[in-house]
Amino acid sequence: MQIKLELNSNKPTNWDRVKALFMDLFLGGTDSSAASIVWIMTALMKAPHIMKKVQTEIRNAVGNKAKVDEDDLPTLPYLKAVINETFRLYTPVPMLVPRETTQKCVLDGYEIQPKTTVYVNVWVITRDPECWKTSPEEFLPERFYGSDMPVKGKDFGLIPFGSGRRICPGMFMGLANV
Ligand code: HEM
Repeated sequence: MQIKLELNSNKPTNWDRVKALFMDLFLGGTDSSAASIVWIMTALMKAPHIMKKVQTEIRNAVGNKAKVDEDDLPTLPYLKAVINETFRLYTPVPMLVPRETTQKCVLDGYEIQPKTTVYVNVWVITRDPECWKTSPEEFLPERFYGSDMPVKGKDFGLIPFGSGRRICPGMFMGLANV
């Protein structure tokens, strides 16, 4: 680990940096996945008819097997729609990681000076009626059923893992966990 860090950086590595990295991974990797799962269960408990649909889909796909394997996931499009809809309505990291501008820029008519801290309010974006035309405040997994809208930072309407150079490095692990 230390060798890898030193090779990739011109700064000398020390234990503080290694500890900070592990803390980053630990905090980033536990709370966000846990929060996503809690919100999925909360949304399903509030909508028993949707819970029933997911249970039926899983039961039909996996039969009497005791647990769902990763290989079963492609056969569970409704479950995927439920996960995406939860990422939309109850986005786990609502303000992303703050950014600092490196140069002056104009955004939607607003002039932003260099070295300004900028927050991306994902919570508002994912409830914006201009982007989400059908009842944006409602939990409706059907809006994602059969849709190939990506959650991986390519469509700015839905960015539960952020986007760009600072996108969540644990995205695939997070998706697999959830
Ligand atoms: C469902 C699960 C997860 C969600 C929703 C999530 C979401 C996010 C978001 C929104 C960011 C900020 C990205 C940005 O500002 O553009 C982030 C950053 C980060 N995530 Fe995740 N994450 C998840 C799982 C994980 C896992 C499993 C790990 C590691 C094992 C992880 C490690 C990190 C780290 C280290 C950062 C900081 C990256 C940086 O500052 O450049 N995340 N995550």
